[in-house]
Parts: sequence; C-alpha cells; structure tokens
Amino acid sequence: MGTEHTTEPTVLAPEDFDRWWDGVVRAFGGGPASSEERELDRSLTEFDRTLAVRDGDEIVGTAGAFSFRMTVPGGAVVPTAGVTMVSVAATHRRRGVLTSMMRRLLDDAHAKGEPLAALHASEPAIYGRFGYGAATFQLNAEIDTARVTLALPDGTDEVRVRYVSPADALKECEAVYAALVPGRPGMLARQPGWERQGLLDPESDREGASALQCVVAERAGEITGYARFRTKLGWGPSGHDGTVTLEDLAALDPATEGALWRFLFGIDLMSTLTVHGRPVDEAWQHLVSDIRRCRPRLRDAGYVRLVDVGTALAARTCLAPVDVVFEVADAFCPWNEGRWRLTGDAKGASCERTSSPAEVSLSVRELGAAYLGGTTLLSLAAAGRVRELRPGALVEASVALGSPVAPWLPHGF
Ligand SMILES: CC(=O)SCCNC(=O)CCNC(=O)[C@H](O)C(C)(C)COP(=O)(O)OP(=O)(O)OC[C@H]1O[C@@H](n2cnc3c(N)ncnc32)[C@H](O)[C@@H]1OP(=O)(O)O
Repeated sequence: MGTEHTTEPTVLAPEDFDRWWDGVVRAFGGGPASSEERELDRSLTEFDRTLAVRDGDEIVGTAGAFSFRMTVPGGAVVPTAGVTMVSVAATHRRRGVLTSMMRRLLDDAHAKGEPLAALHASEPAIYGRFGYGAATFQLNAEIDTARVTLALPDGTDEVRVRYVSPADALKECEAVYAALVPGRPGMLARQPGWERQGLLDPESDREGASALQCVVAERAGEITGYARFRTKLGWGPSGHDGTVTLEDLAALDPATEGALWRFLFGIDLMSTLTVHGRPVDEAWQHLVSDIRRCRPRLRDAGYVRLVDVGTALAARTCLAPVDVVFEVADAFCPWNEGRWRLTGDAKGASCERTSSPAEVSLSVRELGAAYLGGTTLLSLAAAGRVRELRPGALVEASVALGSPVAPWLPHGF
C-alpha cells in the first residue's frame, strides 16, 4: 500500500469535472468518448454527491450518486441513490479506494434518508461485498425477422406508425415513458434532463450503423408509444442482410406494442432485429412464431442495496399476506443488522425491529436481490444463501416478496 496518499474521498469541484471524467473513461477502456456524452454527463452530475479520491494532484478514484426515485412492487416511487461512474486508476487498484468510496456513498444515502441504492455493475463480482444483490435481469435477442412471424393483437391496424425526428418527438416520448413508470418495479421516474440520454448519438458509437431513428405510434391523434433504433445495411452472398438495432421502445397498450414490433420486423432489406436490455417478460416474446429463432439471452442487469431495511420493505406491497421475522446480517451497514418483522399484504406492508425469534436468516445482499421481485428467496435458499428457521416461513416470505410484473432497470446511468 502506498503511504503518500489517502483513500479518503472528497466532493468533486465542478472545475475538476473534465479531469475526473477522463479518469472514468480511461478506467472503462479508454474510449472513444464523445464530447456530446461528456456534456450530458456534466449537466446531469450532482456535484454535491460526486466523489474524487486524490493522490497529490492526481484523481485516482471516481464515484457518484444520482438522486433517483425508483418504482417498487405496489407502485410506490422510492428515493434511491443511483450509484455511478465508479473507477479507480489502474495504478491505484486493490488498495481500498473503491471500498472507501462505497463507504461514503452509503453513509451519505443513509443520512439523506434514501432507503435504496441501485447500480449497473461492470462486473457482477464487485458489489456483493457491499450488500448489493442482482435484482433485475434483462433480455437480449437476435431475431431472425426473415423467418419469424408475428401474431398481432386486436386493434393493431388502428395504430399508425410514423417517422419523426428523435429530438422533435422527445416530449411526447417522455410522456409515454412517464406513464409506464408506476407499473413496473425498477423503473426510474426521470428528472428533467435525463430524457436527453435517449438522444445520445455519437458517431463513434454507431459502428457503421445509421444515426438514431425514431417512430411514434398514434391512435386517434394520441401518441401511445415509440421506438428508437438504428439500421445497418449488409450484403451477403444471397443478397441483403441488414440489421435493425432497437435502442428503446415503450408502448401504452397491446395494440401499440404490436404495431411497433410489426414495424421493426418489416423494414425492407433488414433480416435481423437485435434487441438488448429489454424486460424479461416483455410482450414480444408472445407475439413471435418461433422464440428459439429469436435467440433470447438472459443477463443480470440492476443491482439493489437496501440502505435502510425497515423503510425499504415497508415501502412495497406484498404479493400475498405475510408475517415473518428476518434475521438480517449486514457487515457493511451495521445499522441494518438484527431482527425485522415484515407484515403485510397486497395493500401495504410494515417492517419493524423485533425481539421475536428469527424465522428466516439471510444477509442484506439476498434481500436486495429479492426486493423488487426479480429473484426469489426460495432460489437463493436452494443455493444455501437463505436459511429457513421456522417451517413454512421461507415460502411465505418468498411469495410475499414477489412481483406480478418483472422488475426492469430501464437505462444505464
Ligand atoms: C456502478 C459502476 O460504475 S460499475 C463500474 C466499476 N468500474 C470498473 O469496472 C472500471 C474498472 N475497474 C476499476 O476501476 C476498479 O478495479 C474497481 C473500481 C472495480 C475496484 O477498485 P479497487 O479500488 O481496486 O477496489 P478495492 O481495493 O476497494 O477492493 C475491495 C475488495 O473488492 C475486491 N474487488 C475489487 N474489484 C474487483 C473485481 N473487479 N472483481 C472481483 N473483486 C474485486 C478486491 O479484491 C477487494 O477484496 P478484499 O477486500 O477481499 O481484498
């Protein structure tokens, strides 16, 4: 360990943003990184919760948090620290710099009364030690649109799809997104400014594909959905072999969903539709004639940490009536340690400290994984990560923490 520097984070001054951001870019492989992205990140940065660790004049550690609000099962939108831009210079790795930044971010979130923290992990192995569990998953797919057909829902023909400029339609698209937020756990109620992330379109990221394109879906003059995508034409021995890459899609109803997918399937000269980061229960899987030819692949996506176990669990509803005492281990945030009694049903929940005997024992990481309903306590118990101490309590708790809609973290941050 070096002796000349400390791992103590300090709050980032706005004038240091460029150096700080360069450090992030270098740690994430060195770019290319566009000025467009830098300016958007600068405008979204909450400087009072953005950290730098220094070694002399050099910034060797970066991290920050956004003041998000995230939907939880039942529809409440809960203050959440969106942890972001975590990097440590390769010259200073494995000396505890990350650990000290995580300490500070979680202490700050706790002091602010944010019951949750969430992040996208560059590697799944990093954040478990800090109490984060894999809470949302995403579906990626490469759909052979030359072979796969769609069975469309009633009303699809009443929906009109038309091209718009992505920027011109931003307000209408954002209204569609906002209407969907309460209905799916994990979705983020976006602060003004965040909608611009959906327009980021640096040429360096296109890999030969088109600029971002956008269509909106309309019924009776109302915009009911949108899709943003790119196209890339390719030619093989037997002719055209183009790819459509879906960047974002939102639909308020089944007919709109059908109309947008029909459009994406039907673009001439394109034979593959690549989708990534989609909800695991999204409707398109039930529209297609041959799911196997869509090559669906599941991936871990959002990691959730209960910063305050009692407040977090009381903020969601329970899928079935429950009355269970959890024994929670939390070495990194010891204020969560001990026994918590969760009671509740579909209308609401309460979670209080108790001296009653423990019935299910687990660490805060497992609670984070199960919290949005995307991972069951039963499956974690099968891996030995959750223990049942009262017969029946595990199934009861596992079902109660479920969600009728799969959780999904809608975009990067
Ligand atoms: C939310 C986000 O922004 S995710 C992005 C994360 N950033 C990146 O992936 C960029 C490239 N990587 C890095 O910058 C760094 O390697 C980091 C941030 C991942 C780790 O930073 P470090 O300062 O080296 O971590 P630190 O020394 O605090 O390590 C703490 C513990 O985590 C472990 N650890 C750190 N990184 C990793 C990893 N990538 N995989 C597995 N374990 C890890 C360490 O071994 C250490 O374990 P120990 O306490 O048992 O010894």
